[in-house]
Amino acid sequence: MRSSLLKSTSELLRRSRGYSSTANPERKVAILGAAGGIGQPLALLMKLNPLVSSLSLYDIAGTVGVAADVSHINSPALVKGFMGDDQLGEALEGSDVVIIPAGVPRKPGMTRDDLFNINAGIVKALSTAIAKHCPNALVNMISNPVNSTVPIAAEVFKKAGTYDEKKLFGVTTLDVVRAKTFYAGKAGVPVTEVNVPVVGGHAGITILPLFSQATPASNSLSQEDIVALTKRTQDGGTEVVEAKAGKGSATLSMAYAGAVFADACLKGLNGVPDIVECSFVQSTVTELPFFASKVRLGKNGVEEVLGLGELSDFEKKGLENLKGELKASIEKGIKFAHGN
Ligand SMILES: NC(=O)C1=CN([C@@H]2O[C@H](COP(=O)(O)OP(=O)(O)OC[C@H]3O[C@@H](n4cnc5c(N)ncnc54)[C@H](O)[C@@H]3O)[C@@H](O)[C@H]2O)C=CC1
Ligand SMILES: O=C([O-])CC(=O)C(=O)O
Repeated sequence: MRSSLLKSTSELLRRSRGYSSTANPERKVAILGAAGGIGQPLALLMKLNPLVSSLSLYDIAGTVGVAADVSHINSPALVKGFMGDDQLGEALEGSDVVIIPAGVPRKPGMTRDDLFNINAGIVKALSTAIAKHCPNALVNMISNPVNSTVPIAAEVFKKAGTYDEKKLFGVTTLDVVRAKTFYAGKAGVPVTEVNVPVVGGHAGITILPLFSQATPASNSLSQEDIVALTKRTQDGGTEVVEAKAGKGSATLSMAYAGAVFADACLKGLNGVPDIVECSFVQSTVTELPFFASKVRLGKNGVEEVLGLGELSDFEKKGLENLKGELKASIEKGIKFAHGN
């Protein structure tokens, strides 16, 4: 009696959080770049996600070992490893969500745009395969520079006739994760209760945290504090790159952020209401064709791109300042997709 009560209570709790062992459809998630610094912990976190029934781990090398390792965890997702061009189609076939952390990371002194020459080609090739093998999947783009790689994927999908703007996402969740952590630390509020929208793009000044909308609101922060929090959020990636001193960029916090965003996509697909995350998507929020803002997720991907809400004067200035760089990065991606 007691154990069945406990069981139904825990099922209720799972359902209220959007998980259910009975009601959820089968979902396949593919990770491209799964043997990398982000890919491996992300594979672990997705293996732990009860909404995933099939987990496909693809990379140009190393996935046999990663898949064998992760597959021993006693959670429902069936894990398979795939390696090399020949196996990419099978890795993607039937995917509901494709997460892409494939490509090179930064070293100290580099900008994300310095990764363009290598990563643009990787993203273009992987997007071409997605258009062919799983054109209906939601695509979560992690590979940098996100401000350019998302437009590249969009152009590839348009050319293939498969583009659906509701299904392509630049993953900017790590900016939100950082903004929440830094804000909670400075404002002295419980980090688990904090919410901060981060809009714009995913590089330097294009990352614009809206601390004026942070909850719980704090009266203790000065304008200098807000300026410093904004700068720390914008430079969060560089902080990690410098601390790792040549050994790459954020991997563990990024895997966490990627898992949070993919989980939100899966919940949306499964019809869980009110799933809202920030993401870099096709947008009419500003005059730029792609822009990160809050997005409501649903059964077809983006259900609604939400507006910016009220901005402080400091944020208004930040918004105007970021547009030039973001526009150039978007155009660079579009040009690359057409030129090669
Ligand atoms: N959106 C964001 O917030 C963040 C993005 N990143 C970006 O994520 C990317 C990956 O970073 P890490 O995992 O640290 O790098 P990593 O070098 O540790 O791993 C990248 C993996 O991609 C694989 N790969 C290369 N070409 C591939 C291809 N054609 N198909 C499939 N896999 C391929 C490599 O074999 C490697 O295993 C970088 O571009 C980095 O800048 C990193 C942190 C945060
Ligand atoms: O900074 C980098 O190169 C990786 C990244 O995008 C981040 O950590 O936000």
